[in-house]
Amino acid sequence: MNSSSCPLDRETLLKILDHSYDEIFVTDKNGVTIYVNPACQRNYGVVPEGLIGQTAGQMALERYCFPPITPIILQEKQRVTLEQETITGRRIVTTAEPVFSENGDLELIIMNVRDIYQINEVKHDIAQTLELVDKYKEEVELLRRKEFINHNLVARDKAMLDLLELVQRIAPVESNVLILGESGTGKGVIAKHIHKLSSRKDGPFITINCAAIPDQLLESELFGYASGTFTGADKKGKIGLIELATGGSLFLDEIAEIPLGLQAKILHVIQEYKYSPVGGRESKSVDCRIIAATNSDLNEAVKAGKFRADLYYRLNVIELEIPPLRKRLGDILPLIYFFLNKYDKKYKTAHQFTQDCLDVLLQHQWPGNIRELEHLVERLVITNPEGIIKLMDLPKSLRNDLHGVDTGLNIRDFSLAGALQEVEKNLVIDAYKQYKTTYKVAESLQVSQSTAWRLISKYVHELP
Ligand SMILES: Nc1ncnc2c1ncn2[C@@H]1O[C@H](COP(=O)(O)OP(=O)(O)OP(=O)(O)O)[C@@H](O)[C@H]1O
Repeated sequence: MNSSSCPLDRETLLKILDHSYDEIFVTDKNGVTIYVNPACQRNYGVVPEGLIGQTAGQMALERYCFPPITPIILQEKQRVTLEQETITGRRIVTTAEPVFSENGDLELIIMNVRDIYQINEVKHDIAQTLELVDKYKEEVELLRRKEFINHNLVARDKAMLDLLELVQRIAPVESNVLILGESGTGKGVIAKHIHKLSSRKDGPFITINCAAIPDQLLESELFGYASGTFTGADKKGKIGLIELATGGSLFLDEIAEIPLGLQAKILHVIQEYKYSPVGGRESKSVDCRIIAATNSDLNEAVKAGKFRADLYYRLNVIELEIPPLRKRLGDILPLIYFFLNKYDKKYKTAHQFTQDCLDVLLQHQWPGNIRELEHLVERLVITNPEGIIKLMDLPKSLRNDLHGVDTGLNIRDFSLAGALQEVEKNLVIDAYKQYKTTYKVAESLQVSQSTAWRLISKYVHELP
């Protein structure tokens, strides 16, 4: 902005200069002081009027400040910064800027003067800020170690955050934990998280999927066997997973699948902290925390005589129930992007979702929970070379989520409820046609986004 377009009048400009904390010192082309603001008093112990009209030479002689800067700039005709000492014993840093007329003649020299003490203070402040930043970094690091900042665990929904808070409280306690939840909700992830937050975090985390191992083998896998126990087996015997987990945690996944006979032995382990390898006489001590998980209803299994009640009560000293994904809608979007980033990184690709595609993913029921979501995103990343994942790229079953939900509405239904539903349907269809995304539909109808998904899946039979 040049002076002719400056909206400030002379009085305001002077006010700004006069109240500037830093000293502003202006000389003409001959080094004669034409303006200095009141800040000069701090530096030279004189009021501005005492300096106006003085030449650089006079000021140098009176050692107002030393070494003098004006002679340098008169000669160099370019910006100079110099450290000086003033008559009042202050150390200052002066930057002198020459101002030239249109035809290149020196017109003015404008000097900005700042107290070194203050600069040091600023340095100190910066140092303190940096210290704070370091401290903050440490705290974040601590949080990362202590709390839910875990690179493999995404949680934003309140239901999940509440659960993680509970996990944080129970993790350091040695008691056994039973994790419940539908398949693919992340029971294994939570078990590992508990281990990492516990005092056993530096020990091993051993997982055994009790459903995946035939009953006859399960016992020897868990407890190991003594030498010479089985023909054809390793002559030296075999270490069991319980022993491998020494100093760490043993995660018994799908615990409901353990046969009744073995349940008694596991109960013994939990009660006595002792066991004997298969075919062996010696008794070994147990030094691991047991974390168990199941997607079955153990209460029902107990009632049906398939699971020992005493083992159930021993295992569920602390019971954690992981909600299914459809009950933690706030986690869906972060998980979609978590897996998109994960697989884009793995396959060295870069993908985006269209909004309508995201809308369908957001309102899907996810019966296979996070595992289903993860597999779908990986598949979409692999099968879409273009980089844009569109609605049509989704499996038909998912796209159908938006179709054909029978509303049960009879158009000839003239009851109040029927009429209200008809109005609701028209509003939702119109809003969806206009805005296409649940977010905007929610905004236009002034309902929550989850209500918008529900209404869209209820009324929108035909995709545009
Ligand atoms: N909160 C989460 N954040 C990121 N990834 C997750 C989360 N929860 C689960 N996953 C991922 O989802 C998949 C299934 O998780 P996991 O195996 O822990 O589920 P599960 O409940 O133990 O399943 P199952 O009952 O079949 O044993 C894994 O690949 C896991 O890494």
